[in-house]
Amino acid sequence: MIAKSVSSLTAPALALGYGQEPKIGSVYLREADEVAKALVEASAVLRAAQYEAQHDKLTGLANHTLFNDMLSQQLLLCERMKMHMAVLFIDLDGFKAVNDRHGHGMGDQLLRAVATRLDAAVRSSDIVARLGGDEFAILLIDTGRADAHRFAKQLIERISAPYLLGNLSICVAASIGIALFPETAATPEGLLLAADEAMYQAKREGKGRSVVAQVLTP
Ligand SMILES: Nc1nc2c(ncn2[C@@H]2O[C@H](COP(=O)(O)OP(=O)(O)OP(=O)(O)O)[C@@H](O)[C@H]2O)c(=O)[nH]1
Repeated sequence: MIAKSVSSLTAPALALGYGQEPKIGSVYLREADEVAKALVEASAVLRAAQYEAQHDKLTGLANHTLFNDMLSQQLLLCERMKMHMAVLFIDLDGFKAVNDRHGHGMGDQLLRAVATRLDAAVRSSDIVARLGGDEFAILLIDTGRADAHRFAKQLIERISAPYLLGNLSICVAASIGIALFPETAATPEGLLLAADEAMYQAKREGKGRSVVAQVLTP
């Protein structure tokens, strides 16, 4: 009975080690039951830590780390399936003025509201991330140049519509850089860098617009 109870914890303990959820049935012994409960708790702690490491605390969106992982995965898939993909680098225009005029708390609320609009604008297969500060990124799967450009244009309009926060109506705009797979670059780093540079070009050209990146790789 004791041996059976203890050995029934082996599989759940291994599952925990592999990052899976431990499934624990009846263990028949009070001491073994305590260990089982500890394993379940450890699993929850591990999952929470994993979620925190991959998500932006303020908006709940994917963070830089998760976005890079997803970008690498999707790139391999698109390569195999001969599909196109677009990376959008989005930076808000005039966000600092919102912080300066209405305070950091209101700036945070605005970032959350922008995140909600971005999330609502994409398909469930696409990925939205906050890279940091007022920078966001979107990965559009199975999307070519014309569709990415149209999407970015609509997104700028959506972002620029006034936000009703408390009793204030706040406006902010956005500049977007677009990099395309496979035309612009064929690596995750190359795509993100090209989209970032295109975003800066959009800023230089007057903000509130999108620019498609030049081809970086021969
Ligand atoms: N409220 C809030 N502000 C943040 C956060 N992270 C960064 N910031 C602020 O966001 C601002 C971003 O700076 P910029 O991108 O230069 O501001 P901007 O006015 O949008 O400038 P342009 O991009 O040139 O239009 C800085 O003032 C940061 O202090 C955050 O989590 N919350």
